[in-house]
Amino acid sequence: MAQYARGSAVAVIRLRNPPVNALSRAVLQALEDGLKKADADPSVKAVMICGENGKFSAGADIRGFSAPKRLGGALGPVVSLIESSEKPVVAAIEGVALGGGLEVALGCHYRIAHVKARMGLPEVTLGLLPGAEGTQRLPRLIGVPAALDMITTGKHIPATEALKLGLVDEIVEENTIEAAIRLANKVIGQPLGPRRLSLKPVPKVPNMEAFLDEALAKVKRQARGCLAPELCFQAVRAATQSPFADGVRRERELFQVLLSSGQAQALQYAFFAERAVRRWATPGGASWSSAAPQPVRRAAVIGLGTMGRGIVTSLVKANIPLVALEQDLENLNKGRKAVMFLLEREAMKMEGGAQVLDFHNPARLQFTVDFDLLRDVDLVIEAVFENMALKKEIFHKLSKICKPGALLCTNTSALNIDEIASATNRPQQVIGTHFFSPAHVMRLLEIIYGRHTSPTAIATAMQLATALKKVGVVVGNCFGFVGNRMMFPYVQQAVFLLEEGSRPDAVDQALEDFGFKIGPFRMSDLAGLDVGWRSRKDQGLTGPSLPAGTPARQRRGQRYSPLPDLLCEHGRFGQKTGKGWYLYEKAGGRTATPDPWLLNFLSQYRDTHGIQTRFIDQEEILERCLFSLINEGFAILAEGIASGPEHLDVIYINGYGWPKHRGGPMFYASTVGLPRVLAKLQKYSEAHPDVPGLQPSAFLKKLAAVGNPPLKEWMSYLSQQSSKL
Ligand SMILES: CC/C=C/CC(=O)SCCNC(=O)CCNC(=O)[C@H](O)C(C)(C)COP(=O)(O)OP(=O)(O)OC[C@H]1O[C@@H](n2cnc3c(N)ncnc32)[C@H](O)[C@@H]1OP(=O)(O)O
Repeated sequence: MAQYARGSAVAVIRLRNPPVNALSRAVLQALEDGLKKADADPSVKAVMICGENGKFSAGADIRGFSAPKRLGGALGPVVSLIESSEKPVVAAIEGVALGGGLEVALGCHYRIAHVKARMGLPEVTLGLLPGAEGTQRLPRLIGVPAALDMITTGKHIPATEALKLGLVDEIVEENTIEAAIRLANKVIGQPLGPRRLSLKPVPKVPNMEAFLDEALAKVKRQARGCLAPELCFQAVRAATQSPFADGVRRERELFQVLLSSGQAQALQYAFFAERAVRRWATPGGASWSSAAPQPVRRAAVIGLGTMGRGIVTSLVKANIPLVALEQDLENLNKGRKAVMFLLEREAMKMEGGAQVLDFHNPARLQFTVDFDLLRDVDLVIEAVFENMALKKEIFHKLSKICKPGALLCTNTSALNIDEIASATNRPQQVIGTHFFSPAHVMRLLEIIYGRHTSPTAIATAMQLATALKKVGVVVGNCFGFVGNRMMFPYVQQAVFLLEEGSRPDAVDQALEDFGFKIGPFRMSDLAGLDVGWRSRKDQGLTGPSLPAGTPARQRRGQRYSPLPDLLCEHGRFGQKTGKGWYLYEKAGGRTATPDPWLLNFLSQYRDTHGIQTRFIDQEEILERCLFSLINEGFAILAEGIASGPEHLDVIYINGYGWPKHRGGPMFYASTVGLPRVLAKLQKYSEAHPDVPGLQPSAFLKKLAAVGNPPLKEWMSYLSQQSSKL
């Protein structure tokens, strides 16, 4: 838990709680005991605190937050105990010092860090604030602007930056522990008053109030409904206004508010969900624990459109040598120019810049139109546009050219992986890798296994996700997979709401107030309405292949809205054409304003189809859009397309702008209560019986009937008979 050892004059306390030395109650107790022992031993002249296995500490044990008061209460007094020690205490920071871990270090009189260590107060990302006096000590040490930045964003900073900020006294490249013991010996007998942060004044900022007002406005803008950043701000502001003890009291009050908020629970759930999805499994019995990935020494990307360019950039950033292929020289040159632009921009953001990325070296990034250069790559990512015939043609070619072990990935958002795999002689090595745009920025990688995909292929794709610093989520093969399949009923409801009387800006506003980064109509304008139009034409839902006499608002016996098709027929593709659901200042413009033309068009449309316009309130907008999406999630779980609700939530948080502080759609459903979700769906489906997306899924009904069990128990109610596993 925490090992106490006395060498010469310096006692060593080593935090020990693998894998990250989280500060559980037992660790804190042992730390306190060690400090008291050192204090009582006259031969001890100084103390050094470090962590086992090259990590200082990742902070409070998040799993212990279910017994919150006791854990929160315990850490602050231990930090005070460290600071009030009459013997100098030195923190030796290796690996990470995060959250409560950094607060322990702030209680120490000196901090020395390894050059590769990272530090931060990421509590805000868990819906909390640094509740062990960190909001009061950090501004005293590094000043209000830097402390506010760290505390309200939760970012981790490297040791080099920590040194510049004055967060650590020294950084070392070799043995941190030895250097810390040397420092401890050196400072024995020196006055400790100036080293006690609680006694220091908060450094002044010219015009502090104006600075704080501006900072608060920024925090609010970025928080979008998340409480923690603003309460973090308030705690730091208290440090600028009150003596240390009063600031600590304020910090504790605010901490309790956050701790009991549903948002903290949602964010902590999201933290563990992201880790849980790494332990993937398929209904066929393949799993992370038995499948070994194969190495990817060289890769290839086919297609340098928007997606391909982002994927190439991602691979270069991950230091994976690759070949980028286009169908002809004109497209190759266009793609190369765009990739180089992205890479230059990425390099500017990185320490070491272009030298680190090394993208001018043809041995690491080669552009070609020659398929033969793909002979010896270990992995290919095809990223051409969504057309089954084209994809099959490419995969057929790949299976003839690529070496036998090469993994063949298709970047598709909806197409059938099995059908693509059928064009090859190695369906076990074909897998879907659904990137999200922009592919070098978005964290999600949906990984889709087909009927024949091997466990090795899945493990390799998951390893690729990690190498690209993405969150890989393994799912089964169905139209739209998990993310887009859940998105269809959501978008469908949004359009139906327009038919019935709402406006694009009202629907977007309701969902953005809920916390989405962007509402469905703004999103559709951004992505381009023509993308969905093409897909609907391919599905025979609109366009020349639609049988004559098909009712305008019905397809295959179900309600259908032709509104998006009609907009496309008017050349309104969204931002790229300067008009879509909104009007933009110019083609390619980004400022959306409600368009009188569209409102008039909607009103004519309703008249034509005899639809009575009615006022639709925010509650109905939210319930119809969100509950239909959640309903599809239950159907997906029942079909075994995803192995747990966490998978759906991680996908939605990382790929679809779902507000993280609401934990993901399935977690949100659990907080609303499944009987309520069910009752609302029943109500809306009675009003709209021709909309299957509103008819409650059997699995949702079952969970509501068995008494609304907690989310972690849901999958145990899925009997073998009712699933397709
Ligand atoms: C008054 C009290 C106030 C307290 C405030 C706090 O201290 S709150 C906690 C603040 N700390 C954090 O937010 C850090 C969270 N952890 C991380 O960011 C990362 O885990 C890491 C430390 C950067 C390490 O990342 P890496 O990718 O190397 O490993 P994993 O993320 O997979 O973590 C390994 C396992 O450790 C578990 N874990 C990590 N941190 C904690 C923690 N603070 N408490 C409990 N458990 C933690 C993590 O869940 C992994 O476990 P698995 O079982 O393998 O999933």
